[in-house]
Amino acid sequence: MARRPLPRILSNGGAQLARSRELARTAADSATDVLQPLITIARGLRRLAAAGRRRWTETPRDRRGALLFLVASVVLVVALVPYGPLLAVIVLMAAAAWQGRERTPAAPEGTDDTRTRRLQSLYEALVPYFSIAEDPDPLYAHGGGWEKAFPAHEFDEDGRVAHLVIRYPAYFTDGEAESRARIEHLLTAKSGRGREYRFTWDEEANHLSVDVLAALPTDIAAQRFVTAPGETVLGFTDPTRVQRTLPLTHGVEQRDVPPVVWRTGIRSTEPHLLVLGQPGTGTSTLLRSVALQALHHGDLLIVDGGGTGEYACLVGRDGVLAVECGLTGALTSLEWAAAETERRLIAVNRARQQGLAAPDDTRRPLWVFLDRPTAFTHLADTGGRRDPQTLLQVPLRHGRAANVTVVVADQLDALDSLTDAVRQHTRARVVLGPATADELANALGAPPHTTPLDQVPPGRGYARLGTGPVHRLQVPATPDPYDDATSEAHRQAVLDLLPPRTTPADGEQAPLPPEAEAEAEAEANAVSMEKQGAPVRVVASEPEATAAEPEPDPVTAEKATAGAPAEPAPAETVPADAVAAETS
Ligand SMILES: Nc1ncnc2c1ncn2[C@@H]1O[C@H](COP(=O)(O)OP(=O)(O)OP(=O)(O)O)[C@@H](O)[C@H]1O
Repeated sequence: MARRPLPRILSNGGAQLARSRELARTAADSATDVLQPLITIARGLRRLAAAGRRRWTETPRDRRGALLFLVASVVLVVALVPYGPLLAVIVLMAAAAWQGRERTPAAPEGTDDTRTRRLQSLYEALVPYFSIAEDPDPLYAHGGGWEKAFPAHEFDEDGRVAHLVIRYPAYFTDGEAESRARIEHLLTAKSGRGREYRFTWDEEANHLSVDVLAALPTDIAAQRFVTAPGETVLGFTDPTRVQRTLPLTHGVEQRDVPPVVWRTGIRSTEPHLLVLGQPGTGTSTLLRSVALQALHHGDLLIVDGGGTGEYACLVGRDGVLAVECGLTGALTSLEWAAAETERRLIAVNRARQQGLAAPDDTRRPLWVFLDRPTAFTHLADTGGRRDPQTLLQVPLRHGRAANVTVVVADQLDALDSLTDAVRQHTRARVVLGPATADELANALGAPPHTTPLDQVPPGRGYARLGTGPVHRLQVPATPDPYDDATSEAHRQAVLDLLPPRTTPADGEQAPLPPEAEAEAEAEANAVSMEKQGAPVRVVASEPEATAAEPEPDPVTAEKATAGAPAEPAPAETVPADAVAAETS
């Protein structure tokens, strides 16, 4: 059977079709190019009209008459001036062209749908909280539109809410902490967990702004901060709440970062600091960071109840009076600190009564660092000895006038085991690591304005100075340089900040070569403490239990005044009488 030829359109029609399609596309492109200004102006007019409508709905009813009158007056003036209508049309077209310009590349349609669905779901979730049955014109109603309730919104690249402004009815109890907390909790859950949100309640305008906060930088290493004497950098925070920035070096790069600066000394309103946190969240690191800054202008006394040797790098350094890990050493040095505070106070008062300036030997700041004091509390209790915390009463109460600053760090759940004096006088507070909103409010005295996270890097937390705002905080990386896990750059940064070693007070030890020095430091358990011409030496020689290890550990306190032979201290009593006598 003869084959019939295919219709022409099917045999060579493919090429023709493709050509026609190409022609049509080119024509459409050209038309779009020619009509582009018109399209832009039309889009701008639409946007202007939408903005006008929004403005009208946002204007309270009682002010709408005035607004209408204003608009009518403008129209009348424009109509009456020569060329007014023509000029008005030109201005309107120019404004529409400006408004209608392409601002961002059009997002794929699917993404828009997802965003709309997210906003609608947020809106629906808020309905039970922001509506009451008696409201005749509810802003929030099931099946209602979110457009009126959310006047502004932005999304991040992942399509999650990055910024949202929420309008709420005036009858919502935004003055009550529980009502706010409920809304904040809901929005955190619905907008995506694992991010930190800041909630700003504008009670006057009945607006709530939700902002996702960027993570704080975790790569800032310990360094010499540009601060005045009496200022200590606790860490770094968001730029929104702090006016000042600090220039920092980060490798070869320089950058300005907003710090949380704590002021100590006579004019300070928060003269003592309490740091709390779960184990491993960086409380000792913060104390080390503060100690390295304090060493520039003052003398340090460190009592470490953790007993993990985290302050070994400071042993024997210029300005470090003692680093104690044992109970006896802690009691001895804290007795001395109390007596020294009294001595300074008496000297300052005497000078004032005589109309003189404070004596020089009361001016150099003295810092007392106490890491995990509650570990000693338990130990002292079982051994029938005094709790070292009780010796902080005088430095805490009178430290400000005597230039004595106390820094205490402990675990978050040990807050109730701290003495009243510690809790009352440490008005500068830091909480590091994960903590619930209640724990934060309890420790800081006020809840943060951001949502706490479950997972945070070490050194991340919140700080509050007195009755000031709660700041997010990231402590600069100040690791123990003897820790093997420390990166070389961070180790070197800390080593560079350490002051030189002091020659031992009694001259018994020959200076070590640099390579042997690091080894000796790690093993050092003897510290010399020389003050006011009466050297006090704390030497390891007699068995004693440390807080961290209840096992007996060889440590005893022995004191030697200049020119007098050293007397071994009785184990049960604290031999501070020599120093105390000096104060009288
Ligand atoms: N600000 C920080 N930046 C970087 N790393 C940090 C920071 N703070 C702490 N770290 C790291 O976290 C770990 C624990 O720190 P640190 O010993 O200071 O915690 P801690 O709260 O004192 O814990 P513990 O009470 O168990 O000793 C260390 O490896 C330390 O280097």
